[in-house]
Amino acid sequence: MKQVAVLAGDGIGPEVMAEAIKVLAAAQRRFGFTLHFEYADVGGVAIDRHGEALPAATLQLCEQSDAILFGSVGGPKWEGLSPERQPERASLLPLRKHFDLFCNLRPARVFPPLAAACPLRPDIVGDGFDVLVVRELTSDIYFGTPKGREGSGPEERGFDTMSYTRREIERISRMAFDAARLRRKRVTSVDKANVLTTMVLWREVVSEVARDYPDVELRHIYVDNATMQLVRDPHQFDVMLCGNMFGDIISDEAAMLTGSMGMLASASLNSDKFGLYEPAGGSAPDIAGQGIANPIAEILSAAMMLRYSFGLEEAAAAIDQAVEKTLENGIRTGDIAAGGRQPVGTAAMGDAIVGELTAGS
Ligand SMILES: NC(=O)C1=CN([C@@H]2O[C@H](COP(=O)(O)OP(=O)(O)OC[C@H]3O[C@@H](n4cnc5c(N)ncnc54)[C@H](O)[C@@H]3O)[C@@H](O)[C@H]2O)C=CC1
Ligand SMILES: CC(C)CC(=O)C(=O)O
Ligand SMILES: [Mg+2]
Repeated sequence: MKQVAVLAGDGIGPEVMAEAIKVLAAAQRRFGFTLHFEYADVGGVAIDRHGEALPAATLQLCEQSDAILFGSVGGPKWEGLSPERQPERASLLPLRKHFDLFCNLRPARVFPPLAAACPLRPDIVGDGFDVLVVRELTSDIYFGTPKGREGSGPEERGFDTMSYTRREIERISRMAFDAARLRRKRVTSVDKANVLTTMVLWREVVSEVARDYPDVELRHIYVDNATMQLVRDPHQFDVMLCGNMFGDIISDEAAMLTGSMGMLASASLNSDKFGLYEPAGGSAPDIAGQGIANPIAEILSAAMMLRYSFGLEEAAAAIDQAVEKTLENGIRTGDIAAGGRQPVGTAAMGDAIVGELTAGS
């Protein structure tokens, strides 16, 4: 039996996690597999209860599990702590590093029934688009050293280091090219090689890797242009290969193009296909505790877990379809609501998806 470490975290994390667990329970009944869920504290809630954002017991549970299903961490309550103790930096980033989860897949697909929720003009959206952001997740300026603050007064300085090794660029590039082979065979590598030396190396290594994939078209684009092109014509992109920081930014933009931050799922994988699965968005303090968050990103993340960690493609695809069918039926949380119909809450959206999943059996 496979074990899943369930780390719901802060803000809307526990609210959307409850719906993902409901959907996984329904998938188990329909497809006859069994997962064992073990819960642990992470993030701000772990600081409150145990004095640290990633307690040893939580890390140990993750090590003993076959996958991690993650909610979100952080929020105003912990913003006053010193940076190295804050939930995001003291739990999520160390988890990514500890398990070497270098490959972050963020699929941004406009579900046809949600085309109207996309903030772009209908003539730009057309019949929808489908972009896969492949983001490097364990290096770059988020992890590079030295990092810190020094001095005082007007000359006080804060500094971070952007750095990539050839090996790090090569392995994420291969993931992007492999993914493109299963899609429309186009990789756009996002960099800033006109200014940053790190990104000159990035461009060089990506081009070298591309020689092993003659069937995949490679294009290089500067990150500022990429953010603009994504809203001008998202159809031009298939796989967007990004470093950690540019991928963080581009994937929020891509998420919103699909209708809401609450729609974008993600998988963070290492080379053994061990994975952490989480929504691309954060703890949404502005709506937390109200029962109105969109649980779809967490539910689609759970589907990615079935697909990538457990090889349960049929169950994963059934969850994707149940989400699509629910949206076709006009059921919407407030973030994706279109005029007229009353939006539903988090739990009602989860129930509707469970209903579709069960009806499909
Ligand atoms: N992976 C993680 O745990 C992440 C944590 N964070 C943390 O979360 C906190 C809030 O960060 P923000 O910059 O405000 O980003 P955020 O992604 O939490 O929220 C941005 C906007 O998107 C909306 N939103 C996000 N998820 C939603 C959902 N499921 N349904 C409906 N609306 C949704 C929020 O209401 C808000 O208006 C911060 O402490 C931040 O550091 C931010 C990003 C990722
Ligand atoms: C702690 C942050 C790097 C989280 C985030 O914004 C993300 O993973 O998208
Ligand atoms: Mg982000």
